[in-house]
Amino acid sequence: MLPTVVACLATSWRAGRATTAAVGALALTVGLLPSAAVWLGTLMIDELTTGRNAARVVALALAAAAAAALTAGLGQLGAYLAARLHRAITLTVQSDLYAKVSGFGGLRPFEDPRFRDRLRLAQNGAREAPLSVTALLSDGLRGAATVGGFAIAIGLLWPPMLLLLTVAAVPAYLSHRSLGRSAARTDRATAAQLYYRTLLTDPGANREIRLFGLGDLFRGRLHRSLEETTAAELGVHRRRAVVRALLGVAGVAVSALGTVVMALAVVDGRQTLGGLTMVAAATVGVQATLTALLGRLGDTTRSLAAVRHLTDVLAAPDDLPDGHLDVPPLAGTVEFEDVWFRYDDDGPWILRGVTFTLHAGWSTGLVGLNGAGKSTLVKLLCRFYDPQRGRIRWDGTDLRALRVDDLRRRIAATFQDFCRYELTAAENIGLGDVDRLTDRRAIARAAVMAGVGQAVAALPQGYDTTLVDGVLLSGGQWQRLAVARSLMRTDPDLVILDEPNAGLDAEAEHAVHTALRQSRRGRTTLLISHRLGAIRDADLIVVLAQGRVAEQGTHDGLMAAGGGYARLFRLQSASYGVPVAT
Ligand SMILES: Nc1ncnc2c1ncn2[C@@H]1O[C@H](COP(=O)(O)OP(=O)(O)OP(=O)(O)O)[C@@H](O)[C@H]1O
Repeated sequence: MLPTVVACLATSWRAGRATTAAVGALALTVGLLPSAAVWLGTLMIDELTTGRNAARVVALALAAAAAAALTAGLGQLGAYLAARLHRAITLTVQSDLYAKVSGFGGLRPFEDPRFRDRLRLAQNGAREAPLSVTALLSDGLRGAATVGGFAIAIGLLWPPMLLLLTVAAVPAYLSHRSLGRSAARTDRATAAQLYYRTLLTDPGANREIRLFGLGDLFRGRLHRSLEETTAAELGVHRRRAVVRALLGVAGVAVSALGTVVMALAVVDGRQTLGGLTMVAAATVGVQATLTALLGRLGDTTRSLAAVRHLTDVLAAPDDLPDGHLDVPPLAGTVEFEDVWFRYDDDGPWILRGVTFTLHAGWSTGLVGLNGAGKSTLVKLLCRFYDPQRGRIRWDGTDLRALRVDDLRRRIAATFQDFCRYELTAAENIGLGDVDRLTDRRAIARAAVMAGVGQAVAALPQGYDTTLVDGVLLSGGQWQRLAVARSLMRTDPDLVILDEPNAGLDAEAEHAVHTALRQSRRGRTTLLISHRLGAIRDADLIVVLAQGRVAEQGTHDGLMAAGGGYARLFRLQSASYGVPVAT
């Protein structure tokens, strides 16, 4: 827990040095004022019972009142500054978290279920962090100063009382700490709840939720998970109530013992009445403050545990070490050399020694059955992952040695599972080249090339219409929007199209193909498609089967060879009723 506390305080310091220092200083001052007020009250009682100097009594009463007034005033100032700090920390941790998340070079963290859970919990932690910091800095310091002030007063008058209070506080601390830890053990369930909440409100998911009638199932899982955590939380509350009741009784016994001993000392003349009042008030003050602090310890332990997920994510090493070389324009080849890849160290090999070459200026078609590893190969080409064995060379240089951002700037890609951004139609296209995000002419040109210009213009607010998945645009129109996005890059070295035709009708396919042919003229293209007719014109066709290159050549060469490609092509042509011409 200590490293998390240190991390919280360091974050607070980064979020606002002056505010952090002011909140801490005010907490200490406000924390010491109650003991000062009680001390002044003690002096006043002693003055009333011994000296009876009216001027001194009035001065002490006024000083005690001033201490109380200062407590109220500074307390409010402290609360305001703590609220300011809270907001500053919120901004800092949110920007830290999302800077880290977008700083991951590859996709591995986002596709690993354990890391995804951790990320959800870290998002929770980012919300809890400001509370943890203010609890530590403001309430924790103030409470510690109050206890310290009263402890000094008690120590001066009757030291054994300190021992009694400490003995009573240790079991209280230990039991509250263990209660806080058991409350923090519901992390896994919390991550599941966050997932089901998102799922139940996601437009894409809701189509299937309705169609397959999954609402009750998911709501049931969410409800059961909530019931589980609620039961665990109630258990903690129950045990906390019992512990608090027992501690309350122990506290009363300690304070009664102190009062009796001090009263006897007053009777013997070894103590003043003021001293008795001081010890009684200080004992109550220490106990009340400790009870309040310990009561919050459970919540603080819990929110610190949430913050720990945040600090873990922030400390996670980069999944993909960046290269240091600039990426030159592609002049020769991109070579796959005996590339082996699997997503998990224990999982099956997806690519098993893939070797082939993409030639600059050529269009290469990549075909293969479902699960053959085509999209995986594209992910390696964009360097979302690194192969475990073998290498991919860009004009002879291993991709690992190249600056990853530079490499990706040279690639324009439309992915099979492209993103439907809940942004305007213009932004959905313009995101393909952020430098021209607001360049309406370029956006309109890309939209027209992808054959979606008319559909976008017909939207209620045209290019300014905010799109939602499943609303306003059809699946094929979304797909053309994704193609338009990749066409925003005016001069990419490598164009990758991972099944851009899947959702397109025949007319649209023709329009998109024409546009793509224009845009990819003279450029290096990697086209993945299950419609073999779409890639028959490619300069080279590579057939992937079970993670290996099974065949490669031109359409005519592969048809003449009579292998798997020829068989598949004949099968497709027969089902479309198209005569096979080789
Ligand atoms: N993130 C991932 N984690 C683990 N396994 C994955 C991941 N992505 C893909 N796979 C597995 O890798 C294999 C190849 O998938 P890939 O998407 O590359 O195939 P594909 O040839 O593009 O298939 P399709 O034609 O269906 O698009 C599949 O068995 C798939 O289950």
